[in-house]
Amino acid sequence: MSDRTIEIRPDKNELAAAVAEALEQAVDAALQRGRNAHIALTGGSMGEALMKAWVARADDERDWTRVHIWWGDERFVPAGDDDRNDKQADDAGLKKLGVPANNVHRMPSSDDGDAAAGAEAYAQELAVFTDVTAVGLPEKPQMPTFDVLMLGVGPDGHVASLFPGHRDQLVDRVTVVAVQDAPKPPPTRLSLTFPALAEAREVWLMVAGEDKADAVATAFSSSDPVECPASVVGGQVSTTWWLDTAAASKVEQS
Ligand SMILES: O=C1O[C@H](COP(=O)(O)O)[C@@H](O)[C@H](O)[C@H]1O
Repeated sequence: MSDRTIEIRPDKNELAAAVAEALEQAVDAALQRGRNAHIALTGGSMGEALMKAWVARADDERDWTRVHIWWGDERFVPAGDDDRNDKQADDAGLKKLGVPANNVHRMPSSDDGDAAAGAEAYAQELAVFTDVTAVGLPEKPQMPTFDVLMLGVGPDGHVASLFPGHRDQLVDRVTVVAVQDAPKPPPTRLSLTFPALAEAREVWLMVAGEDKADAVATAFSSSDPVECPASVVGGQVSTTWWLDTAAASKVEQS
């Protein structure tokens, strides 16, 4: 895992605007490397704020057909339910970006079967886009390497739908799990696993609000996925904690 970088902005809106600008640059850099860009979105408050800020910047300057959108987790409820992370992204303007619908890889819904089947189906979709550089390396998850994986962090330190205390989520060789009994509603969710979250060049954790300050401080002092899932995620090239001033208030700056 790469070293941690911290970026602080005064408030949530300025934070989202800064992340959106960086995201635009990261997408363009991936396309300039001659590859498709694979971007993983978060849900929750920062997911919505980021999408609004990204859409506000969007232009036709890039080939959106080479951009793929994924999610780190999803609430396992019917398609179109207001609780779904993809619905929140849609409402924030996702479709205005110009990414073709076939490149928007939504996690299955509860209309499609049970959660275990949904997790398997998303794992298969990820596998179709396996990074060719990983072929033949059985220890590497069968999935694309995300150019940017964005994660929100809950007040309890959860990322995606990997919650503290859920030892059953500590799995190898699986990229997607069905999560039952999530402490935050809805209780049933789909989530990328820790090995899948590690398949990212850049991981960006985005946190705003005073109610998250303890979680951020714990993430910086812990390295225990059961105590604080946010403490163990990071990118292969870079790990950036995007914080507003309130969320950063309990971080000891060196
Ligand atoms: O339920 C979820 O919560 C986390 C954090 O959301 P926030 O509203 O506290 O910022 C989010 O990252 C995750 O995608 C979502 O499903």
